[in-house]
Amino acid sequence: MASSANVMYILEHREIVQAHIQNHKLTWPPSRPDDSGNVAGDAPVKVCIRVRPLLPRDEDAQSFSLVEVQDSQMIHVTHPTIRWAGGRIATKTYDADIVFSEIASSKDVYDGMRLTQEIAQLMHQDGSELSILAYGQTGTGKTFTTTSLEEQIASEIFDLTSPDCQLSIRLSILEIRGSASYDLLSEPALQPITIFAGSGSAQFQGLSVHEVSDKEALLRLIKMGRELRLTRSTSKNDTSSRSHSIVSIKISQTKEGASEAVSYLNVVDLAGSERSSIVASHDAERVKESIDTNKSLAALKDCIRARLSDKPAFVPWRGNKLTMALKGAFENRTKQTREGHTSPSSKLFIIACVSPSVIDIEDTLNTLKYVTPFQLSAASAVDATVRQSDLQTSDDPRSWSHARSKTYITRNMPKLAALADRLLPHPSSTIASLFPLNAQALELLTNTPAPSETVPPDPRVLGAARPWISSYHKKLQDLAGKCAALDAAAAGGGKRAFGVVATASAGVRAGSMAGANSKGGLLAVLNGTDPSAHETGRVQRIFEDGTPWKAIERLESANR
Ligand SMILES: Nc1ncnc2c1ncn2[C@@H]1O[C@H](COP(=O)(O)OP(=O)(O)OP(=O)(O)O)[C@@H](O)[C@H]1O
Repeated sequence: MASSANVMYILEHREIVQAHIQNHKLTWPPSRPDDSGNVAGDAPVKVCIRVRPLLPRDEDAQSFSLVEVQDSQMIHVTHPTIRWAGGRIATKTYDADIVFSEIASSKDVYDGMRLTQEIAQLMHQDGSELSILAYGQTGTGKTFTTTSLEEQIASEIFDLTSPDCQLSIRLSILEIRGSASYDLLSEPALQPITIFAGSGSAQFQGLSVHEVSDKEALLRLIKMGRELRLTRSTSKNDTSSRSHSIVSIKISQTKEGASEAVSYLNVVDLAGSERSSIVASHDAERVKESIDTNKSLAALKDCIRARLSDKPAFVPWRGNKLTMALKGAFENRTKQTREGHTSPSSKLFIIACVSPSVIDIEDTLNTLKYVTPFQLSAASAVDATVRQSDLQTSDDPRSWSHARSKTYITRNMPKLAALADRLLPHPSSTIASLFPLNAQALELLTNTPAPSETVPPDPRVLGAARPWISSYHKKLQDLAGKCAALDAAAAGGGKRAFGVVATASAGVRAGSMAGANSKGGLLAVLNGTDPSAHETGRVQRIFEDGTPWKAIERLESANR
């Protein structure tokens, strides 16, 4: 459980925060049509987010929810930030292939991921592998989720084979705890396993494999492995699972007169990720385990990234036991389907389990930061499709998507159109990050009262932020110097153009520009290589005497 000055601050300002959340809802972009069918597409990695409900322990701590699920692919997370003006509340929006809210049942999750179809397809493709990984902070529902998925898989896998096929199911369950690995189905229990990298594949010395002939036997063994893992955690006085558990099912299907199709299905309950500040409070054994766990999660991230590469990429699976055990999940080969089109030989679902509670907010943001870069499909989908509603300009620009911001710049800011790609290089960059839009700007634009977002500075928060603020000061000074030099160069050449001052080359994060704006009227985007694309002094003057958004409008009309 995270407990920091930021969290205390949010808890103490509950009414303001909840009012912010309600106001933020008014600025949500239009929901997309229910696109959950896309989750069955052929992207090799799919990102799902599951929000667990608030638990009695959250209520006991007077905590409340900071997470709003807008639709099946969008989630908004409100969190505290530090700004020049003191403590501030902000909301981040994340896209995912599929988002499950706190009221989604286990069946909703199974159906939403279209696992029946995925498994049926898997069984027919020789050499293919499907892996489902639950990732997240401790206590967010990873075991809750994987348990129900395993049970649903066990209940239907025997029914998914064609009547003219002979089916063989073999099961093994491996536990990786720190640097050690154990067999959760061995007799006697918990035999240590040696995992090592052979030539081109991982070897599991000592891991028992169990052939099962019906769903009851499969369910019984899965339950046995889970209970053993749980008992071990409880006997060590843990409230959380400190290990990765990997349930592996090898499926062989033989059709009379045809060759055998062998495929693999893994359900992985990853150990809870822990922040280093929390790890430090454990005993030595636990610290070592947590370090190993965090290393394995970092190695997993590297392998998934490599899997996402368009070109054949080196996958560093040998680096860690977890990635060795999941080697097949990172294979980048394609298979010909029976219908004649190609499909990836391995698919991976990562389910980010998150808590909506204020006290877990830092971990929730960390979890989303870990998984969302894997979600290439949605980012490109948002980029590629500019919806009709994106062309309207009447609602809150702070909520505009990357695509909409880019369209707006291209269509309405002729002098900046050619720079649109450079100004907004990343799916997370939007017009709001370029031009910080504060509450008054919103009020002017939408004619609605400004939500009160800024709360008084809290000395505890500001104290913690002091080193960050000084380094930010320094960066702004460098930036201002650079802008002045560019301005002088452009004036000397007699060439003055519409321009704004930027952050990318100075390394200041675009999101921090709200501070730049309130500090000196120094705003915007530096096109570091093109001295004609700026007019710093003029921009500065305009910004000093108006809100950012009004200033942008004036700049636009001045430059038409
Ligand atoms: N979607 C949900 N609906 C209802 N209760 C849930 C849900 N998700 C989690 N819980 C409850 O939250 C608690 C923690 O869940 P769980 O043990 O699955 O977390 P975990 O992420 O596996 O934690 P750890 O990493 O510590 O093992 C449990 O009491 C569980 O019943």
